[in-house]
Amino acid sequence: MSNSEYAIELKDLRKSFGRTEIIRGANLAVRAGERIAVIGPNGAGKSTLFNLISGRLHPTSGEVLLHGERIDGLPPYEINRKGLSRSFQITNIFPKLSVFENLRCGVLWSLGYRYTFLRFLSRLDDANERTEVLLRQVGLERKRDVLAVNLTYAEQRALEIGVTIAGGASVILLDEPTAGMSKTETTHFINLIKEVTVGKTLLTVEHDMGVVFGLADKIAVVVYGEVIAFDTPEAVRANARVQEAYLGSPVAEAQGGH
Ligand SMILES: Nc1ncnc2c1ncn2[C@@H]1O[C@H](COP(=O)(O)OP(=O)(O)OP(=O)(O)O)[C@@H](O)[C@H]1O
Repeated sequence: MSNSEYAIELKDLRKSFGRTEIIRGANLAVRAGERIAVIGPNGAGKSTLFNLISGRLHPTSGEVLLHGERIDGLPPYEINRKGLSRSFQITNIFPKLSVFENLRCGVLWSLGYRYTFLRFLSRLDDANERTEVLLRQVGLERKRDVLAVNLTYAEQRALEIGVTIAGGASVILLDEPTAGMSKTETTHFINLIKEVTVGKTLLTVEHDMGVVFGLADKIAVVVYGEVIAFDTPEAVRANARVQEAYLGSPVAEAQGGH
């Protein structure tokens, strides 16, 4: 890892599908430890940006840097090993494994690549301890031996966050972490995310403005494949370009609210 002050940097990032340019020169510099929400109208390119950062897609041109090191062009598992973890929603949970086993898999995956097999074996106790800590962090101690498939939706999302942070990544990407949750569950979940990402860099794609303003230190507004604003929630609300892009939309409505 370099000593760059930025956890994530996007430099003139571009991505075309066929002849259509979807990401059109996106620039962003996220400092280590910041919590960022990426917002923007439907089809603006938010998911594509996340796919470019996590290695699922490779850019047509431009650069993605993780702690100052270029990662564009690398496959997702290598980017993961360099300390960036992305939630893939329910799909990264094994339904027929218990909560404890799911979390332990996440922990073992990170140990597996850092240690030789013999050292790995000697680390199994560490893995169990780390898994116990994770169980408490995501509030699932009482569900420890329940199969993931039998959890409630909100509990599955909590487990998903646990698996995402299990490897100790310093940069966490979450795609609409509270989608489908009730208001009470959402409030609880925002607090959970805040707690488990203390000291980490967090990027979320989010549509729910309550979540955005509850969670983010800064907001990146993506419109038409570009980051048109990147600032504190207050400054973004007051930004004329953002208001124009969002006229009559949740950002405008959220001005009086959250
Ligand atoms: N693999 C692909 N091939 C072709 N077009 C794609 C592909 N992935 C995304 N697109 C197009 O890129 C544009 C941006 O999509 P993207 O999913 O990144 O937007 P978004 O901001 O995440 O939207 P939403 O808020 O609706 O999820 C859309 O027009 C979409 O149809």
